[in-house]
Amino acid sequence: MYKVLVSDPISDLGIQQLVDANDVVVEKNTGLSEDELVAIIGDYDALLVRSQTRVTDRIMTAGTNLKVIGRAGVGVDNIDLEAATQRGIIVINAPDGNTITTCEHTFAMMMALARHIPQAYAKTIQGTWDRKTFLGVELRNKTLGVLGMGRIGSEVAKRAKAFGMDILAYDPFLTQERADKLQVKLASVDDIIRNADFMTVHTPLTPETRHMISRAQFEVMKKGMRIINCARGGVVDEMALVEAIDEGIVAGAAFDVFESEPPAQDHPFLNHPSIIVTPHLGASTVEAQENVAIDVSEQVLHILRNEPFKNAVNMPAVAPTVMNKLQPYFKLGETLGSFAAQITQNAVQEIRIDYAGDLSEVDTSPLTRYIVKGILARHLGGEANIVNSMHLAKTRDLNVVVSQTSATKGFTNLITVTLVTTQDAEERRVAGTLLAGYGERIVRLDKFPVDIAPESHQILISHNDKPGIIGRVGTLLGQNDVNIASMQVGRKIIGGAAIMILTVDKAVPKDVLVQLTALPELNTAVEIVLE
Ligand SMILES: NC(=O)c1ccc[n+]([C@@H]2O[C@H](COP(=O)([O-])OP(=O)(O)OC[C@H]3O[C@@H](n4cnc5c(N)ncnc54)[C@H](O)[C@@H]3O)[C@@H](O)[C@H]2O)c1
Ligand SMILES: O=C(O)CC[C@@H](O)C(=O)O
Repeated sequence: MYKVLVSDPISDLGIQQLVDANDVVVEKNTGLSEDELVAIIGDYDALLVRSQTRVTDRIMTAGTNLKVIGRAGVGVDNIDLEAATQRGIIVINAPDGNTITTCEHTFAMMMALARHIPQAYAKTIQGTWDRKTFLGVELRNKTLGVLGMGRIGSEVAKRAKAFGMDILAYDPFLTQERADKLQVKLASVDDIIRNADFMTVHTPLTPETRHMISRAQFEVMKKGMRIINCARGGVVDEMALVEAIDEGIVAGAAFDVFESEPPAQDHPFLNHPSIIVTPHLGASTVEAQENVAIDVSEQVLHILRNEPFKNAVNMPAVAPTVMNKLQPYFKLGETLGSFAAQITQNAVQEIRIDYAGDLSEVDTSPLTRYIVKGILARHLGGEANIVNSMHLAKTRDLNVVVSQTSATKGFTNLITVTLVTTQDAEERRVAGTLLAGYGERIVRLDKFPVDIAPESHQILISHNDKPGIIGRVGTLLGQNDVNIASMQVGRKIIGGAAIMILTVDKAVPKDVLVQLTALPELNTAVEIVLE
């Protein structure tokens, strides 16, 4: 039974599929402190959060069974991604489910700002009928600057067109072609600051976006600009904004997010006559909360059940079509990595992976993770997984060199894994393919062509190609009650170096390997265990 902890308020309807799953137990326990979470997290396989729970390194260290952290929303700034990656914990989010809701909140804020709605409401309900103070402005014919043209920024731009606004847009990934399609003008941050009447930010908070609108930008800003932030607190420098409003540079601001949430009681935004605020409500609609919870629950189930999943934040994104193509190779990749590592006795300094044939046409990086995991698992065991394998390789100064070639080398697809060791740059090589109708096959071991169906227990023997050796090996294994299921021999020249691969029915005792190595004309005998 997998145990899932829901530590923030998440839509009941959204997590229903987890609750209904017969291999999952869901427990809700919200509002816990870090210490309280540390005390209980060891029992759980998955943690589901919104933005309140701060998932720290300490919590993950205590979460010894934790396989996945699901964020019901977009921003993962409340999760220590580095720590999760190091520990091999997959972090997933729900990037699409709250886009429209947050875009609509941005418009609610923009219009409330243009027409002073919160301030007018507050006065009206106090009994003051004030029709002079709250003179607003139209959106029509105004210029809207959009910083960040991802999912939400693009939807905001589309709707702004309907209000008759001109749009200046900046995003490091915004191409002229896409700008034309969205009918926005490609602009720089500086263009936006100098020319926009309204400016809305839709970027994540990164070292680059932190305070991207600050004192220097306010100094050259178009007078009377109105600023909206429904993205992340800190993209606009809060203190510099208050100064710019008080100096008459900025006409007003509408903020859903704060540099520190909730803001302190004496935060200058609160009760400022030209600033309206909401308590991080951008994603808070029934629809969005259901959407994000459904999305994240679905992926958590896939991860717990070891099925293909999407929306991992600490792994590269891969298109579903590519993933479908690669998926049949994952087991083979891990097997090749594991096989190569087990036949390599010296320390490895470089991993070379060559994808040939069909596999040269796709982004094979997810498959590389499986191969590297297979290699590292020999020494790191369960610590290595597909989330942290590349990271672990890097921290161990292991160079991973990947190449792709369309040349088929006699197979429709071929994966060759070469381990280069620190001992005179010795190379050990294993190649495998997925044969239609036959499944995974190892087709090359070092310089020898072979045809092996990978099994749980195998013995790789290197010997001199001399008469009688096969018989001696068979007799010795028989005397030690090790049954041979199949055998393959390979050699390049008669009487030269040769290999023998035996598939056996059970684990081979160490002393039997020692006895094998002592046989005349036999050089090495290594057991290979595959999962
Ligand atoms: N208020 C809320 O409740 C709420 C709800 C949903 C999302 N969000 C936040 O809104 C933001 C946008 O969400 P999204 O789903 O559109 O994300 P997204 O990833 O689709 O878009 C973010 C865009 O910002 C761009 N960007 C990055 N650095 C930039 C820079 N220096 N200048 C300009 N653009 C830059 C990226 O290229 C990307 O296109 C995120 O911070 C997210 O966490 C807030
Ligand atoms: O969970 C929330 O309500 C906030 C969501 C929002 O900030 C996000 O990044 O998705």
